[in-house]
Amino acid sequence: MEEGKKYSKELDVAVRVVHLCCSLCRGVQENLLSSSGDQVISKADDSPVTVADWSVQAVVSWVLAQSFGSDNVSIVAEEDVQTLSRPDSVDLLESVVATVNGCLSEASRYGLTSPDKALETSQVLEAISRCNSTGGPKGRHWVLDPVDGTLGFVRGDQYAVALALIEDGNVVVGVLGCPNYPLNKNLLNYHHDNMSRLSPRSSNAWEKGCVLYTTVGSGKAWMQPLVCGDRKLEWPNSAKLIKVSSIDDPALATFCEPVERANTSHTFSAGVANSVGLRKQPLRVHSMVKYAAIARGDAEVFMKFARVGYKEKIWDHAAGVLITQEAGGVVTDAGGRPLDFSRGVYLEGLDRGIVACAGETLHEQIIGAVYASWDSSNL
Ligand SMILES: Nc1ncnc2c1ncn2[C@@H]1O[C@H](COP(=O)(O)OS(=O)(=O)O)[C@@H](OP(=O)(O)O)[C@H]1O
Ligand SMILES: [Mg+2]
Ligand SMILES: [Mg+2]
Ligand SMILES: [Mg+2]
Repeated sequence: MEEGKKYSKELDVAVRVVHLCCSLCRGVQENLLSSSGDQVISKADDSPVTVADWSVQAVVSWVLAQSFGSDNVSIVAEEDVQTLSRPDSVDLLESVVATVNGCLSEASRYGLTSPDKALETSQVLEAISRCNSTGGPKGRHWVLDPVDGTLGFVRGDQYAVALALIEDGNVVVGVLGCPNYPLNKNLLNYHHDNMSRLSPRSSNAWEKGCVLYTTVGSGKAWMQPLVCGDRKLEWPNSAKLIKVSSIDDPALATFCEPVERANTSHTFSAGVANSVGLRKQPLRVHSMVKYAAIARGDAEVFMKFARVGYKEKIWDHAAGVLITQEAGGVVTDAGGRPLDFSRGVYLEGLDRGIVACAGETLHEQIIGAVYASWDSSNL
């Protein structure tokens, strides 16, 4: 069977549920930005989590179980129910349940089925905690980052909903929802606050949001505008092919990296950039939107070098990597080897960092520069 056809049902459901969840996130983000309440919760590692992270996880889990049967679905995802189940989290849990039910009641607009009646709290908790698979080298595992770049999300900035399917250790389907990706790529590095100063909400500058998707071996990646308001998802009619940039001259290339110093070494990346002749200011963007920028041809290089001891998780990369590769890009670790999605929750064996490029030429130069400058760095 042709690869693309092989995963057609999985892709269909994944694209629909990501659209649905992008709409959920938009609602929660608007609410978050317009209220001053303490709606951002800190996890044990001090990273933020919100009603949107848990709600998206519940919705995706519920829809996948409905579509493929709960016994057949293995999901590896970021969130668990520990915080939500605490006695002092009653209000939080209530808002998750309300958000999930509000979202699922809209499912038919996306060609999905709503539950017969609103889900009970216990069903929502069950849907979230069912996503506790640890993946591995055999069989099919869905991989979900319900909100990637939660920090960007709470800042009113870039974030992504990322869903992928791994089969026998390889990523075979990738779907990336980017609700704040601006139509005008020059606005990618504008923070929300600047954006509202820049133009009135009604102008074109505010047009934003897309869902990117692909299947392995197709050699094609697609983009759809986000469905919002009362519109219905017309799929696949409204999709456009995307392709990486053809720029291979570092002097003309743009590189992107995480916003926070805690997540990558800006200094090391700046050294690499300088030694290959990248001249432009780095584009610092939250979330897997960085992969989207490479896949859409809006930037040419993405580098991330986390601190020693940090282990990258598969849900932070799976969807973005496949979409970038099928759009014509190259993604490896800093040693030039492919990322290994077959070894559980973490990208085990990752050599130092991640390098994603629009093409081979840039990629070889970056890998060479990492090799040359690593020993003199303090990483
Ligand atoms: N210490 C450390 N080092 C490296 N990476 C880390 C670290 N801690 C967390 N994470 C993961 O980074 C994800 C967010 O990545 P971003 O590229 O969006 O970072 S940034 O906000 O732009 O700085 C973030 O994903 P989300 O939790 O989904 O937002 C984390 O999985
Ligand atoms: Mg993430
Ligand atoms: Mg996340
Ligand atoms: Mg997180």
